[in-house]
Amino acid sequence: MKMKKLLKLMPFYKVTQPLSDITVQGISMDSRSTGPGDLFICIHGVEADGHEYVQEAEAKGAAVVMAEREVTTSLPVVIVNDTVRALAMAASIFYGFPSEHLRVIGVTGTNGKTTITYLLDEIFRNNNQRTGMIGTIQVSIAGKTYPVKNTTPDSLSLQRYFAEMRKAKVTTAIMEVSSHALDQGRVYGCDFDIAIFTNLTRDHLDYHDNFDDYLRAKSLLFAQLGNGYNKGRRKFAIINKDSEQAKRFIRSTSQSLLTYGIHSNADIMAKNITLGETGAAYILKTPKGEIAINSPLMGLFSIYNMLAAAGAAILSGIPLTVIKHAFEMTRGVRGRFEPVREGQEYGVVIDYAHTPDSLENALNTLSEFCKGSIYVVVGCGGDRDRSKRPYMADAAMNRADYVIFTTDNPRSEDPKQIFQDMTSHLSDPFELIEDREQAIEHALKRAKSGDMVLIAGKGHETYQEVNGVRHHFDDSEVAKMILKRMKERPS
Ligand SMILES: CC(=O)N[C@H]1[C@@H](OP(=O)(O)OP(=O)(O)OC[C@H]2O[C@@H](n3ccc(=O)[nH]c3=O)[C@H](O)[C@@H]2O)O[C@H](CO)[C@@H](O)[C@@H]1O[C@H](C)C(=O)N[C@@H](C)C(=O)N[C@H](CCC(=O)O)C(=O)O
Ligand SMILES: Nc1ncnc2c1ncn2[C@@H]1O[C@H](COP(=O)(O)OP(=O)(O)OP(=O)(O)O)[C@@H](O)[C@H]1O
Ligand SMILES: N[C@H](CCC[C@H](N)C(=O)O)C(=O)O
Ligand SMILES: [Mg+2]
Repeated sequence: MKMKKLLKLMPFYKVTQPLSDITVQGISMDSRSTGPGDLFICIHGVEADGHEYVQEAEAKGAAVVMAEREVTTSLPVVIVNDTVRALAMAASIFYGFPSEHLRVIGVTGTNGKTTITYLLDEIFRNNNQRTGMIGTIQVSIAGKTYPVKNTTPDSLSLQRYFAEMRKAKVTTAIMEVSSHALDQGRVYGCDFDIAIFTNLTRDHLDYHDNFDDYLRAKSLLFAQLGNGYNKGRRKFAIINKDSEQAKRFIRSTSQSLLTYGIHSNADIMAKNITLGETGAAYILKTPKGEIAINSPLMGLFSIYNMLAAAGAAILSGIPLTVIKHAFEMTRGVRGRFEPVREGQEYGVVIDYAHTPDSLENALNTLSEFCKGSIYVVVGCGGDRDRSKRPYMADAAMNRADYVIFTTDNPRSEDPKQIFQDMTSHLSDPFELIEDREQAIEHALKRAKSGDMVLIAGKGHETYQEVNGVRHHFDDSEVAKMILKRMKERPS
């Protein structure tokens, strides 16, 4: 693409030398992967500053540089006010505004994003539509999957994924939008059609200055709704009206609104709810009529996720019968309230609860039908929100009968410090077993018929990250192995 064409839509910029007729082969934001003929865009990040890597990019063959200030290079430099916005805009132009040609559904909130995207994927596929999904577990484009580093990718990768979706004849892109992504402009230039808000509770206060800053970042998805180039289509915000923060989110958008809830009077509601050990039954009440749902997904929080997904599906013209089929046939998401059954006499559940609210919800759900005692095995990640640690411990102590604290990706931190942060205020008894496998084994060996064991925090993860090294570790695999061993060699 001609550099001049790329710059056509950039409102303000200046160049250090004439661009003549430069053709850009690609866009790069990382000197390590810059290729010949690339436009290298310097991003001042959280850890590093791309302006310091211009020479490396030049050595790799970059043709032109975009920066926020003058940099030492023999290449022409395009100077803009904000390279983060410019990167998103350039990527969008380079790939032909792919998000305009897709129905894009974005899901934000502290908990439930991954689950809702998977539910939506099942609904759309049941309706014979091709989907693309971007989120915590992976990127999947018409069935082809890619591993991910982030829940929401940087704007350059995002636009590339959208372009690939178009090529694969995908009609709907369903993606998780994290608060980090919103704060770092990773979704600038992305033309969302539907934005969903799940809930907002304590998390990521290592990154955001305070809860209000976290809320402000999340609400950007709604404030930016309709800001894309395609102003023709009607945009919708889908908001959980039962959330304490619902009003703030509703106020942040000028687009059309659809609400959902259980306690508040909302557009989409669940009535006559029955929660049990095998799932949730309820009447789904919508502007398109009512339908009875009998889903294998457990817990009240799962109903909220289904209501949000139903809202987006209805706005996309999908019939209630298709939505019902998806909710009833779903096998759930890996590591989200996933039962482990190896013939043992008690229940074992793997769940990705890694915030105080989700841990509380998961334990509450178990306590609704557990006839015996509840065991929980849980830890807190290192190099992540330190302030949530005592609250995680409280959620475990308040709702479980036996608590075993253990490691969950200590990363560069000393696990002892993490335990100290979690437990220094506690007076009631708990156990502390640093080795996660031993902690799980301890719980599984003690549980009796009628008890429930919740192994929380890692869900689908297949690693334990210690000092920058990821060791293979899979809660589900470990629990199965221990249960099998116990069956073969009962003690
Ligand atoms: C703290 C944080 O959010 N960091 C994210 C951020 O990195 P950063 O700003 O520090 O950027 P950087 O990679 O150090 O460098 C800045 C620039 O210099 C360039 N560079 C750097 C080094 C070099 O040799 N050459 C070079 O050109 C980089 O390519 C980049 O353009 O931008 C990167 C690109 O988008 C992200 O991959 C990275 O996520 C890191 C890996 C991360 O762990 N982030 C977590 C906290 C996160 O974002 N989590 C949320 C989900 C949270 C949730 O569960 O809700 C997510 O969306 O994943
Ligand atoms: N609607 C909800 N409300 C509260 N807790 C929920 C809800 N949905 C799921 N959870 C809990 O949160 C955990 C994570 O769910 P999920 O992966 O869907 O959320 P997420 O928002 O994608 O999380 P992350 O930000 O880590 O990617 C689940 O394992 C469950 O314990
Ligand atoms: N997306 C979350 C995942 C946390 C999962 C938990 N296992 C941990 O490592 O802390 C985060 O990056 O904060
Ligand atoms: Mg997720």
